[in-house]
Amino acid sequence: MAIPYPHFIASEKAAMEAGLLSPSSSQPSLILTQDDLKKIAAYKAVEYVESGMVLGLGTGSTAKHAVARIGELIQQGKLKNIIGIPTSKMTHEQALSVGIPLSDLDSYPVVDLAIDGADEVDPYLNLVKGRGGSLLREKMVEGACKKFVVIVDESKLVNHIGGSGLAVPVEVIQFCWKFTASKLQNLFEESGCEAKLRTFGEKKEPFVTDNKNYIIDLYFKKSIGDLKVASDAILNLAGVVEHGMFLDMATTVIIAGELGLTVKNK
Ligand SMILES: O=C(CO)[C@H](O)[C@H](O)COP(=O)(O)O
Repeated sequence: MAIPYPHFIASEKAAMEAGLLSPSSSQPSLILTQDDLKKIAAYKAVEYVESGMVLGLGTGSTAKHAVARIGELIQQGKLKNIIGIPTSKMTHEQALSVGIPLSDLDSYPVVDLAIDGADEVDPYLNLVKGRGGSLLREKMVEGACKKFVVIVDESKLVNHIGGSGLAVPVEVIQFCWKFTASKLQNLFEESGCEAKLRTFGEKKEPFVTDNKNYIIDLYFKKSIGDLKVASDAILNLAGVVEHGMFLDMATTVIIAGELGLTVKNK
C-alpha cells in the first residue's frame, strides 16, 4: 500500500536514520509504503535502547525492522552488552543473523525493555497480538519487562479491541481442539462470535505454533464487552494456553502515520 505523504512533520530524524530521507533535502517529499511506516516506528523505538539492557525482541514485519536496527547499532559499536530475549523461533534466527547475543527468561527473568508490533491498538493502549502466531512467548517476555514499546503504522488503531472484525487469536492445546473451539464460541454467543481453527497453505493444514499448539481465531460481530471479564473467561477454559489480548501491558505506543510519528505513553 503506497501512502501519499507530502509533508513529513514529526519524524524526520527517524526517517533519515531509516534511510528514507537524505539529510541534504531541504523540502522532504516522500511517498511512503506501509513498510516504510513500520520501519520509521521501529527506528524510533530503538532510540529507547541503551547499552547494557536486556531486550525483549518482538515478532512480525514491524518488529523485524527493530531487530535489524539493534543488530546494526551493535555492529557499529554504538550499543554494547545487549542481551536479546526473542519472542519466537523466527526472531531468534533473525537476531542471531544480525549479531545480537541471546538468552532467555530463565536466565534473565527481568527484561528492561521490549519492542514489538501489534495487530490492534485501542485508545487505552490495550492490544490484540498474535496474528503472526507468537502470542504466548510474546506475552511471557513482554509481561516480564519494565517498559514495553509497541510499534505500529496507523492502520492498527481501533476504537474497540476485536471491533475490527479481524481475528482475536487464542492459543490452545491440540488435544480435542474442536471441543475447546466450541467452548470459546459459546462463551461469546451474544457477541456473535465465530471460532475458527487457524490453517495455512492450500491443504489447509492446522497452523502449529512454536510451542506445538494450535490457534483458534475468534471473530466478533458485536462488542466483546468488558475486556478483563472476557480475558478471565477465556483463560478459565481448560485447553486454553493464552490469548492475544494484551491488556494494560504497553507502556508506550509509537504510531507512524500520515502526519508523522505519534508517541502515546501510559
Ligand atoms: O503479534 C504478533 C505476532 O504474533 C505481531 O506483533 C503482530 O501480528 C503484528 O505483526 P506485523 O508487525 O507483521 O503487522
